Amino acid sequence: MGSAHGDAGSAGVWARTVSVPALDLSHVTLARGGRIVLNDVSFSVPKGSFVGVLGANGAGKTTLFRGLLGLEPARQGVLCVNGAPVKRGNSTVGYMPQMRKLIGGQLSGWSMVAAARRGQHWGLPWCGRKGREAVQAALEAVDALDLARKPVAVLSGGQRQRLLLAQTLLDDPSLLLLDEPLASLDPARMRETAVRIHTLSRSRNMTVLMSAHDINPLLGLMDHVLYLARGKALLGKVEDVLTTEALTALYGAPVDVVRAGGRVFVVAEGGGAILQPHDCLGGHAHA
Ligand SMILES: Nc1ncnc2c1ncn2[C@@H]1O[C@H](COP(=O)(O)OP(=O)(O)OP(=O)(O)O)[C@@H](O)[C@H]1O
Repeated sequence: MGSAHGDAGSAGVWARTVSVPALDLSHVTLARGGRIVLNDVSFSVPKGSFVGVLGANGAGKTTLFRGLLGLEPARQGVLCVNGAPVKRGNSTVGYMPQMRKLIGGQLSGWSMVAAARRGQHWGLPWCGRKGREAVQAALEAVDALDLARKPVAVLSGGQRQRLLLAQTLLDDPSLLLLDEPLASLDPARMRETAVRIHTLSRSRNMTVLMSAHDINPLLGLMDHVLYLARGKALLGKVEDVLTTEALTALYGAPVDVVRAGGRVFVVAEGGGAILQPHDCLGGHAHA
């Protein structure tokens, strides 16, 4: 377990991977509001991987995504996407932010997706044939063609999530950063959405980093888990990272990983109650 890259037990992955990694972070320190959030973090993610990003409130999941989007400059170290240093406005990176305000009362699903198309210089994005085809393909990819004509205002949370996901696919990204795409969905929809994203990742060889507060909807889908705590990051296979030993070392305090009924829970020692990963060690809310 563990390597110079903070990678837990993924030697097999390295042996298989001959291409440039989708993500490569080398001794990266990221801060927000003058406070260091990730400190000297290094890890690499092979192309096409489906990665669950876990950590307590304030652990730095959004900060990491912002760093990968070039929105948060590193205080030190280098972040590379597909072999090149990160830059703002990289159309090969799709992003679904965490705070998603619903736009447009009577805007149709089709228009909502179309409005997110990038790189438009002349006129409305959905006027050209290419634009229309891209919107159509994105809606099809998330099984949302039936939502195209409906006003977004009348859609359920899960249906809106599908449209938001379609938006991120418009530019055919090779890397997708999804900040809590399962938030506010019921358990069945959580799993359904996770499976949909996993299928997209596989069919397009698209690397996906998806943050979540409950690992259980992602079980059996993830190639790797990236666990953030105390400014550090641990990347590896689920069975290597989600262990009492690994997380106790990461947190620097006793943590139990409990498996029950096919589910995984992370429990703070002496806490009594079984807690979800995000509530581990007190469930402090910083954001
Ligand atoms: N706009 C901001 N200005 C200053 N500090 C911020 C800002 N946004 C976040 N922070 C701080 O940065 C730290 C990391 O926050 P971040 O949002 O990256 O965590 P997170 O893991 O995504 O949390 P959550 O699970 O609650 O979404 C926290 O301490 C938070 O208070």
